[in-house]
Amino acid sequence: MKNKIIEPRLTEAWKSIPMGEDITKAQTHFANIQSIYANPEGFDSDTLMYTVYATKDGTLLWGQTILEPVFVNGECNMTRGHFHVRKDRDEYYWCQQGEGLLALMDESGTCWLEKMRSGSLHHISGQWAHRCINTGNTPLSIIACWPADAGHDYGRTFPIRVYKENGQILLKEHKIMDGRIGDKHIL
Ligand SMILES: O=P(O)(O)OC[C@H]1O[C@](O)(CO)[C@@H](O)[C@@H]1O
Repeated sequence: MKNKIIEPRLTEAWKSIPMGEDITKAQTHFANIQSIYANPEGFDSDTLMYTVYATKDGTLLWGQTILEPVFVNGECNMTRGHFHVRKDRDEYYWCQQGEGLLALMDESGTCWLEKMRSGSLHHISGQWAHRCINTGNTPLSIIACWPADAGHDYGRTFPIRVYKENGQILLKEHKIMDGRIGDKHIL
């Protein structure tokens, strides 16, 4: 190896998908994720929602998530969203292509949204839950880098829903009222 120059594993990382034996590929179809949507009625359970490619070795992982431009009865396609089990494990997102929103939520349940567009970089504190939402009409592709031991905690629900109606983004507050889930229009 000494004094030997080798090729990087990806030469056009800004536009290509990671491939190879040490890359995992996981596809999420609507059937796997329908419970996160306000109104899953009548939506085709075989629809591909998102694909995650990720490295699996080492202490720092690298991955790419591609969310399809899909709307579930008006609600924008989104990842399941999670906290890290280890709160001292931060993460970086870089939006490679498309447009969307990064939903962030702190421990108190306060939620806010950061705009994502081609080239935007997002630092995610290890204390914030994170979810990607595709608000565009093209695939939303996000590169992520996170510590392998961060862990995924899916135990909490985000309080904001994102819809697209007549080309306009609408936010709705998502609340449990009298034991039933209700949506209140907030923007
Ligand atoms: O598991 P979820 O919440 O659907 O999110 C998938 C996301 O998680 C990660 O695997 C790591 O945080 C991201 O690469 C990807 O966007």
